[in-house]
Amino acid sequence: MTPAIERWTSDDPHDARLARGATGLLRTFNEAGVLTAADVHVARRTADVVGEDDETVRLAVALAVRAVRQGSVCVDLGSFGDGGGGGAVDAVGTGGAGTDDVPLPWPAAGGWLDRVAASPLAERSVVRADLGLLYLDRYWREEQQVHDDLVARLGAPAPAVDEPLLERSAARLFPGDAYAEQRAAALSTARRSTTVLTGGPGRGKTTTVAGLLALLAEQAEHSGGRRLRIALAAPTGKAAARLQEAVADALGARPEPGRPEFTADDRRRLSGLQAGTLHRLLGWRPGSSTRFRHDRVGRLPHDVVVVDETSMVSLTLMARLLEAVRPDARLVLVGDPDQLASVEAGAVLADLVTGLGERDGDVVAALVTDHRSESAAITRLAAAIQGGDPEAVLAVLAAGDGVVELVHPDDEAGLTGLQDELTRHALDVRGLALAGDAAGALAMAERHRLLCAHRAGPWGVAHWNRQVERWLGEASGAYLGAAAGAEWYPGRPVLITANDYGLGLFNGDTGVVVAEGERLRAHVGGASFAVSRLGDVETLHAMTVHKSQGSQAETVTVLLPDEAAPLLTRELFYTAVTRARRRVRVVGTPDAVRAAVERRARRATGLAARLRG
Ligand SMILES: Nc1ncnc2c1ncn2[C@@H]1O[C@H](COP(=O)(O)OP(=O)(O)OP(=O)(O)O)[C@@H](O)[C@H]1O
Repeated sequence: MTPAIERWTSDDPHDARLARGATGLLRTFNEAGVLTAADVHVARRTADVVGEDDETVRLAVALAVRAVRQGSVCVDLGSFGDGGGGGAVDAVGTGGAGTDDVPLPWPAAGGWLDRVAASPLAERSVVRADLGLLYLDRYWREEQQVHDDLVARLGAPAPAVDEPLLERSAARLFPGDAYAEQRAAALSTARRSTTVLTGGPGRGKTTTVAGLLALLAEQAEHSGGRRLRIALAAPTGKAAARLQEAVADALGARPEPGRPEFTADDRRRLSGLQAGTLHRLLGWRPGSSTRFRHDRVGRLPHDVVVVDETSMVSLTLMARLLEAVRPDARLVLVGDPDQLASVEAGAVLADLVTGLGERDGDVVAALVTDHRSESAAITRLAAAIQGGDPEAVLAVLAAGDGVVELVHPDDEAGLTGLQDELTRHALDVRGLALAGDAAGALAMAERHRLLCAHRAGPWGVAHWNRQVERWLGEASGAYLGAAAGAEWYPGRPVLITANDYGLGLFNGDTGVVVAEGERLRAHVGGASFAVSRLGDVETLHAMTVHKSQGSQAETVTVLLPDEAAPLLTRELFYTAVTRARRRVRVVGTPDAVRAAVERRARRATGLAARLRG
């Protein structure tokens, strides 16, 4: 059975995705909404340069470009077509059409990749055929490099540790049975140079990292060496701030029987620990988003590099990180492999867990015990989503214990309840912002998060931002929001959408606009700015699930789109639900829930297979 292929649809003959002047198969697949103009353009240009006129080869290159655009690293040509019989096409584009099966003239799968491999495009290394997959050269090289660097790290001698001291301190920092799982993970991590530490929310990852760092800092001091140089990093500023706070909380927690005991010496050794973004750690270079100051030649000075939220790290960023970490430094990659993968191409964390896990099980330390009992229903919901059983998910949602609930989009009372809660929340943020209480407004803004799968459409971020602004405006007797000609207003929650190294702001940072006398200032990431200085910023009454990665809120409302939406996947649903600490409201039909649980966000990559060896 041929899997349906996602395509865009449009009634507009001037749609920018239509490639002017395309011919042959490229034209057919462009007009069918499988390829965009950009895919066609790259394929045509590269093929023209080397004089490749085999249409099936051109189509293969365009599909490789398309694959990267959609988050894959490569494309499996064998997955298309039906041995040449033509494949079904699933129409799901902006035109909002439903499912429509259109046969397409797919080249016969047998021999297609071989033809590409024998073409001048492969000879000139524009594309690579490897592992039965087709890559654009850059991604093949990055995947190969990530594999080589990881394998080299695994083959290097284990770092020296003082075992008796390690065991003694581990018993202090991870006491008794309650911390046995984390103790084992920390000990294993301390004894190796590379570890992937996995676990869902509340599984004690940060607690493990804090204890591990204390263990390693103590080892460094006792071996007579200098102070341990530690890098704590995350893909977004928000996630980095959360990591830093959580580690600081763990280190500073009041001693209690049965709890980790951090001594004054531990705190001294780890004093001044700061977390930052991965981009900042690697050293941003003006004019390049894929090359950094630290690389294979100018390695990072750190002895230990801990990366949190690794699921958000793309293949390119992982390649840059691995080449920058000293071969003898410890690398600890922390994350939840069940979450959505990076926005850019790759599914690195999931690949590492499968690939490295099969190669050497000890590399992956999995934390599975849930330590947040107050949100057990959220844990049950997340587990049911992971388990892939839609009826189990619906049963958890129906149990109605006040922690998780499902609101049908036709349930007027339910939607009125949602409107009331969103309005009250926005009013609370605004009240604090009007009073000049920045810390209060920021904390309040974090209490509820409205998450959407899409940016556009009736269940998208843009619509719901306008909606909440309208409700807030009505409730507060003011015209608020860009639609009402008042883009900036006290209580406007904001999301930074691009890195601004000058201002020290990062894509994904969140904040709120606060009144200071007559003026408005945006408080973001511990600093405040005149609102006129912020360029790339969006309103944050609602946000996409993708953007919410690396952050959490007390209550989360997830708006599920129509079941046909291809973005609606198990990974998206799981990520959305696990943003909540205390309460989750899912707005959607039971069919949307079923579709979300059953559809996987599959990405084509060869990394897991490469690592398996
Ligand atoms: N072994 C344990 N026994 C009891 N409580 C624990 C244990 N480990 C962690 N906790 C507590 O559980 C909560 C979650 O732990 P932690 O923050 O380390 O998890 P996490 O995996 O980093 O979670 P998240 O990714 O959601 O932030 C914290 O309040 C922590 O103090």
